Amino acid sequence: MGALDEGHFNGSLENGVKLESLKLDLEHESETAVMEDAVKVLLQGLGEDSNREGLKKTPLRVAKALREGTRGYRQKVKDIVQGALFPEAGLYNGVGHAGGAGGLVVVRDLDLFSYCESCLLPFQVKCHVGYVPSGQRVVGLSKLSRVADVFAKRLQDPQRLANEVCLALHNAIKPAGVAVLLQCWHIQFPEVECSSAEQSSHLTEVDMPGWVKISVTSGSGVFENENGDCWADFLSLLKFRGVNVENNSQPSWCPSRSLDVLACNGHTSTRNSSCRASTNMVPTQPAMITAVTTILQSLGEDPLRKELVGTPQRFVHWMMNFKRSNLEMKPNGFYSSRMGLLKSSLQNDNGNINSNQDEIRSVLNLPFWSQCEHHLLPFHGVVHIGYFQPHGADHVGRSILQSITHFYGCKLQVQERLTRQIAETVSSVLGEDVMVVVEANHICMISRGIEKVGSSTATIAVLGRFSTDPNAKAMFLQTISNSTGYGRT
Ligand SMILES: Nc1nc2c(ncn2[C@@H]2O[C@H](COP(=O)(O)OP(=O)(O)OP(=O)(O)O)[C@@H](O)[C@H]2O)c(=O)[nH]1
Ligand SMILES: [Zn+2]
Repeated sequence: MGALDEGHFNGSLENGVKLESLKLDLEHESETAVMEDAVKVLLQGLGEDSNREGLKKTPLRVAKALREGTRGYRQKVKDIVQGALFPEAGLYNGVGHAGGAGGLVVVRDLDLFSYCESCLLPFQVKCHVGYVPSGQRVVGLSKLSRVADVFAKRLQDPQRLANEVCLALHNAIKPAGVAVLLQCWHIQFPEVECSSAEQSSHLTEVDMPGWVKISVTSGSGVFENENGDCWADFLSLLKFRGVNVENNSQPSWCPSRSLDVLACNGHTSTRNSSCRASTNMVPTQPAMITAVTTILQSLGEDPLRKELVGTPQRFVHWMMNFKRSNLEMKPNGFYSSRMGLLKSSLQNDNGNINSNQDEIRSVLNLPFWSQCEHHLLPFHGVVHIGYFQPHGADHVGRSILQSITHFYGCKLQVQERLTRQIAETVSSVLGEDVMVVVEANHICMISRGIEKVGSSTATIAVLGRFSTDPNAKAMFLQTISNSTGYGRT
């Protein structure tokens, strides 16, 4: 935490504004400035120019996003719950879970986002909270979510998050018991084998990072015994709304932790990462690691806390996936020689690329991950590529188009630029008639800011005949909706 000098004040200004809040603002500003400098070091480590358009405000945005994402350290549960405990007569005959209290209350499907303490990436949480009122009073329903958010907005591990929410609610409401079930989704690391935790890949491609999903639970009072009938009631009220209640918690769920094992064994990652120039663990930059350590301190955390000791290395490891590189530098396992393959596969017998009998080809659902340059937060989704295939020529290999997609995904990006770059590169070898559609979820729009869980963004780039022939464009868009099942006419 940035320290203020001795001169900070306890008095009050003539206009009654407590200087205390001035002190906090000054502290906030100094912490933000320190984090901004640290982010600049990270950008330089990626070979980026932090003064270029698009990155100029990134250090400040990232600092604000991290402070916002860990606001829970600065919030108090009692401020949230006090004043929201309402008297409510329980069951008249004094029977039921807690003798005379009301029955079980469950609030389901609370969408939260937390920061993984092992790798500093946001992870998604569906939180379900139950409690049995006692003492003839109930708590305001929204407070269950607000209290859960206090602990989510910290650097967390799912099991500790569940335990802290459960304990905080128990202490604040003093019910007969509290039950918490969290379903958590963590971004998979490109070069990590699928961990034993349940894989729920939101993407179709096997060799692309999906999501690691785990479920954890915590119970207090009448919910302490997870075989008891109170817990059974809680799970029933979740199951009949389709909540998957199996508990598959893992001792270390963060995929980046398996990289520690790989690094310790000194061998390369078992998965040829498509987002990395080589399959070796990219040597992490000491200055970048120090910068992340500084960020942890500015957030009020202790980098020496055992769960955080490897976090700076893991975060830098993730960031190195998005190191600046050019196509000619043979990065990301993509070799320009493959471009030659692409060209030859398209030549028909008289050697030209386009002839008027050609037909529209679609390569759909190429998964990608990228990093928004405005917030240094991931965005991910799928790319659809349409092109005109000369009559009699071979199909273009999906893997080549996947390599191009990976290459441009593994950059600090905005989605419009990603779409254009893929279109331009593909058209440079497939001929100018190319159309690209990118569909993506932006973590910066679901985990912070507008916090719109479920929102997604689609962008289109059309070149050549796709821009002049509306039928060609419509045909390609129809193949996408046929493949997704939506918009079937
Ligand atoms: N066009 C475009 N915008 C993006 C992309 N990724 C993030 N953004 C936007 O970048 C903008 C940055 O706006 P700023 O106002 O500078 O930053 P901010 O205050 O963090 O913005 P909010 O996310 O609205 O809180 C936001 O509107 C983001 O949604 C992208 O791929 N394309
Ligand atoms: Zn993690």
